[in-house]
Amino acid sequence: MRRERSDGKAPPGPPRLPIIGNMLQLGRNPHKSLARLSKTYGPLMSLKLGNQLAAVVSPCVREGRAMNVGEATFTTMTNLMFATLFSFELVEYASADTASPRSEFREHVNAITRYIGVPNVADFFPILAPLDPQGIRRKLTYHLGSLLELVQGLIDERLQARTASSYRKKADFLETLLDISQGNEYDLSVREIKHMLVDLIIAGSDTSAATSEWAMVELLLHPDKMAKLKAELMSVLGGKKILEESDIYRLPYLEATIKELLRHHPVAPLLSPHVAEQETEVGGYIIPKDTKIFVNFWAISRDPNIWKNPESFEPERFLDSEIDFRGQHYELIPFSSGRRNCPGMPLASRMLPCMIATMCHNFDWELEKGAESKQLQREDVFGLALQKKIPLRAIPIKV
Ligand code: HEM
Repeated sequence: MRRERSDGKAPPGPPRLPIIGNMLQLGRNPHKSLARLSKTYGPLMSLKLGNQLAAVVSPCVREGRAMNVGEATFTTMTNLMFATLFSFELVEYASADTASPRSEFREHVNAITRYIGVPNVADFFPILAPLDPQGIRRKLTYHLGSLLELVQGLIDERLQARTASSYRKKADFLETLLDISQGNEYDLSVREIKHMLVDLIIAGSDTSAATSEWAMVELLLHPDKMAKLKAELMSVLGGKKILEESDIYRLPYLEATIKELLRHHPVAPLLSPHVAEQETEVGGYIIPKDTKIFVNFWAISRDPNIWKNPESFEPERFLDSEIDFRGQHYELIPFSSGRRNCPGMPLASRMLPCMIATMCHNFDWELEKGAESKQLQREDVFGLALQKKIPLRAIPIKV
């Protein structure tokens, strides 16, 4: 399906539809940049993430109040992303009141993932596109525009700072990208950097946060599985509060729980749309050139021909199984597969165990009285990333 280029360079990945891949504008493979990010900062990030999340949970423990789990994991993940990309945390950028840039920021990210995922009639009847019948383009322009503006401001500040003779280089992603941009090796513009950073922020924060929230829902719905996980964490971590990267490989039940979460609550149920570059045949079906292709991972993950009891949450199904989520086993492709799969997978596969372990190993959890049945409902809101419809609010208790 893919043509080789005459210059001997690897061809770009399959074409991506607009907006979903701001990275498209880079015209180069984002995997390398993210792999570098992951390799350099991965171990440090796991530790930092665990400590941060514990710090967000602790005031709720002291005050005996419920915590919005999705909000807490989102804040933690976003802080970490900002620290890695820009050397500061979003909380430092925002005040604590509800009308702060922090809550606005979450609103923008949530809206973007929601509206990108909404089926757009204009995609099926292009003649309607100029009318924008559902207002999707208008809303996306506003929310995406706000994030792009925020990031442009941060880039401008850094570019200005870099001109000072006393400037000391920062050890973050933006600095690396600006170095690349101002060097001779690659052609990388500031505009491309801006889009790349916004892509990372959108794709990185909501996805892992939503999966961690679903983790707590399922574990609270299945106290026996929560108990198994806690026992495993205690036997491996003991008195150590935060999981380190090297611990992950000694926690098979945690790993199985994460695989089952990614199967049972796929963050991106239709992955992301692709386009056939040329006519091709798949499984006896002809796919005409330029066809928009959606892979229904939701259906795959619930196919009774593949999974026994697909509707039930059973991490045990992965305990003696070779199946992994890295794109080689097509029955479990939450990060997609192939050369344009999720470049954040190495990062997410470190962050998820860390967040879930921090919440389960250090705290017991109780639901707010009277709201138990609502809180644990599995209803979700359709979008690019599936969000829990009724946010989970639970009271953490120090163990
Ligand atoms: C539970 C966690 C996550 C899941 C399930 C997930 C899943 C996905 C999926 C399904 C795609 C579309 C791939 C395709 O079909 O083309 C994607 C794209 C992407 N993801 Fe993730 N992701 C997660 C976390 C992350 C994180 C933590 C980052 C960054 C730090 C990230 C960055 C990206 C980027 C930049 C793209 C677009 C790549 C491109 O345009 O080629 N993701 N992700």
